[in-house]
Amino acid sequence: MVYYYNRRTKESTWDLPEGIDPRDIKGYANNQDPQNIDPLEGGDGRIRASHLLVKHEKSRRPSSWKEPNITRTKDEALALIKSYHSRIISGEITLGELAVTESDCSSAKRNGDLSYFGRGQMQPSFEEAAFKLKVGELSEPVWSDSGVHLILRTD
Ligand SMILES: N=C(N)NCCC[C@H](NC(=O)[C@@H]1CCC/C1=C/[C@H](COP(=O)(O)O)NC=O)C(N)=O
Repeated sequence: MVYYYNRRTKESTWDLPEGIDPRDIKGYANNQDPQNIDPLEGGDGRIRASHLLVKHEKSRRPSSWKEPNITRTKDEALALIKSYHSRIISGEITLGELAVTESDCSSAKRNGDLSYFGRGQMQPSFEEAAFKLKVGELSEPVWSDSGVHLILRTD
């Protein structure tokens, strides 16, 4: 039997909470053994976000799946990320779609998804910006030692 605990409301139940699609519950989707199904994710101070990262020559690791040796300047990286920001807010394309081809992070292959993370996991500037976002909100350009990011909070 599977037991559901909603960390956000602190409710527990044997029945699948109203309106929850079992496929959205971690572990359920790949038919893991029931007792291994994690309770509903999130709600315990963690958030989920996707990002699009553009690195530059002074990035902590100026290399990516896209480009083994990244030489663009910080200004060029910012210009690129601003053009991406405009295209996303105009509705032309989503961050996830753009990340697949343009993000210098390995999460590009997951549409930029970083999955759930809590405080203390990401670089401080990234964490601060991400935790300020409402669900569904897109950040302005955010600098970290990795480069410059656009962040979309997804949960
Ligand atoms: N918990 C999850 N999902 N993975 C561990 C993340 C570790 C964390 N990473 C970051 O803070 C950068 C900025 C936001 C995303 C991120 C991704 C970096 C960017 O690329 P890099 O500068 O490393 O080459 N690639 C992976 O780590 C850190 N404390 O360094």
